[in-house]
Amino acid sequence: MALLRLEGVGVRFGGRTALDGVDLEVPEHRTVCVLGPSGSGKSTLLRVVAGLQRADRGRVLLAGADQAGVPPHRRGVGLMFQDHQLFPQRDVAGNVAFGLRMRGAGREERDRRVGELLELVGLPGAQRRAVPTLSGGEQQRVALARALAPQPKLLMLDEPLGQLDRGLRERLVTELRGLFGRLGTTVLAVTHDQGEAFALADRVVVMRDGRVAQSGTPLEVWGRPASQFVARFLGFDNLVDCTVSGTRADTPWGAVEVPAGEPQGEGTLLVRPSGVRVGPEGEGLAATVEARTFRAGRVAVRLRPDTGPGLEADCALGEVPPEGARVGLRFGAGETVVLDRV
Ligand SMILES: Nc1ncnc2c1ncn2[C@@H]1O[C@H](COP(=O)(O)OP(=O)(O)OP(=O)(O)O)[C@@H](O)[C@H]1O
Repeated sequence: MALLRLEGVGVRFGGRTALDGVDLEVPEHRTVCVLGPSGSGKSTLLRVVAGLQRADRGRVLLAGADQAGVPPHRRGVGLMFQDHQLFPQRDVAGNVAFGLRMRGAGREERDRRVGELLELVGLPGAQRRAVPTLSGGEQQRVALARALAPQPKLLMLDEPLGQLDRGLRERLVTELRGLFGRLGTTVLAVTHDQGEAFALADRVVVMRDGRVAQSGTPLEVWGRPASQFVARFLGFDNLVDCTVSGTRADTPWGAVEVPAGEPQGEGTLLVRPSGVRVGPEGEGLAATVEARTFRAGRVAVRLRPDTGPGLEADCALGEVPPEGARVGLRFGAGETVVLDRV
């Protein structure tokens, strides 16, 4: 069953539309990540669900119950903001126990829960530590323990790992996914970081200008972005206008083979970097190597073809041509997708 359901939710600020008829579902025990560029309406969405922002139209249902008129503290949702907003004058235990205290839990119950939660987030015994002595990652864990303490039906995370460096974020994302799985937590998270969303989520929702541009499992969205906008937002750059007939796409790069069953007629062709084969000059599309970016065992090679827009190839370390080299490009049909031209 959907624990959270949004039906046609719209929010306007003066003349500006922040949310424009958003439909969304978060099934129980699942993690849904909302992804989108700055200003696409992600934070407004969370605020509407939390009851901090009124919807001008549409409905928000939690466990089937319409939340119109239900104040934030009666919705049973927990919210963790990107700047984690810990109380600096309270110690770790005081922070984690905050929601329990508000609920009127007794001292013994609070102490027990705080101990359990700190254990859970990997900070056992940290009860008496002062907030200013914690690292960014530790503060994030305390904020998470605090949000989990009152056992919210729905946990909402706004850019949960936004402030942390990449290495720590990647570790924490994996930990969070494991933790939510073990606890059976239902999570709605927003982020502008694709990697984070795809690592954390069972389903992702890509937003554009207050609307849902695409939703699906990470594999579905990554495998077949719904539009050029979604593809670019996910970091795909090898995109070009095309006209498809059968398994042939005519493009400014020349004719490219596409899998059978792709949409026909005018569209946008996406070629994954792993599908761009770099060979000797004279074989395929002539191009010059512009730049190379080394990424742990693989190399992203930026290419400037003689015709059509620039593109990127993913090469193994041993196969990387030097900068300035003249090469020939071929495209692997299995790595091409035809998208809508929007
Ligand atoms: N209180 C407000 N008053 C007026 N306009 C607002 C208000 N809050 C948000 N907006 C506008 O609504 C739109 C959506 O904003 P929102 O903060 O939800 O986007 P976002 O996707 O969370 O962006 P970011 O990633 O930068 O946090 C933006 O155009 C923003 O300027």
